[in-house]
Amino acid sequence: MEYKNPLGVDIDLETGVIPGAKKLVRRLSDLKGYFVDEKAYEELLKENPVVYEVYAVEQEEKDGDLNFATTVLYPGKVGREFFFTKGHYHSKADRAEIYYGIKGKGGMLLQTPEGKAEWIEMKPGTVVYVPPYWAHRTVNTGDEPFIFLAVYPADAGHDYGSIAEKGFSKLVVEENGEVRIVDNPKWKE
Ligand SMILES: O=P(O)(O)OC[C@H]1O[C@H](O)[C@H](O)[C@@H](O)[C@@H]1O
Ligand SMILES: [Fe+2]
Repeated sequence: MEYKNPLGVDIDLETGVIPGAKKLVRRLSDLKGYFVDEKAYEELLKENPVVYEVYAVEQEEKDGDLNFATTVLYPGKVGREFFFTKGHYHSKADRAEIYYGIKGKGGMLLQTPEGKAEWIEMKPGTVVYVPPYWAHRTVNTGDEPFIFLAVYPADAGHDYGSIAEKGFSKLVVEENGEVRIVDNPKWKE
């Protein structure tokens, strides 16, 4: 039997960086079609800011193993909508996931394939359990980077298709200085 080596790494709790992890950068241009306000999107695209970065430590896609990743989600808005991650179902849809808030303020939007949505606020120390079959997207509702850790089965995979096409049934927006969860006018079942 060949055994893998155990691993301990220290997350930088200020920056979210995991030493030695694979870094992924998503700019606004990678999120075309995701925000409802297309005019505001085109306007901000001139700057094309980084929306989030992911530091991932991933294993081969085998059942039983685990991946983990931090995400640094920057503050910002497109129109009234707060910056968010793309959001996905798992390719193996019955795979669950755990998130843990490290820094900043935000939340997670979750949704079943039928479009039933839930919003869970997150701050440092919040644990979110993402059950099997739920799509999940994180949102930064604050004015500093929102940083969190995620732990997920190595064979879960990312299924972006339906969210990229239809989005979530709810939007997370700012209204009169407050965070509001509102119906997505472009949502189609
Ligand atoms: O893949 P996105 O929906 O853009 O979310 C960004 C990332 O967030 C977390 O770190 C998850 O653990 C990753 O699996 C995911 O890739
Ligand atoms: Fe996931």
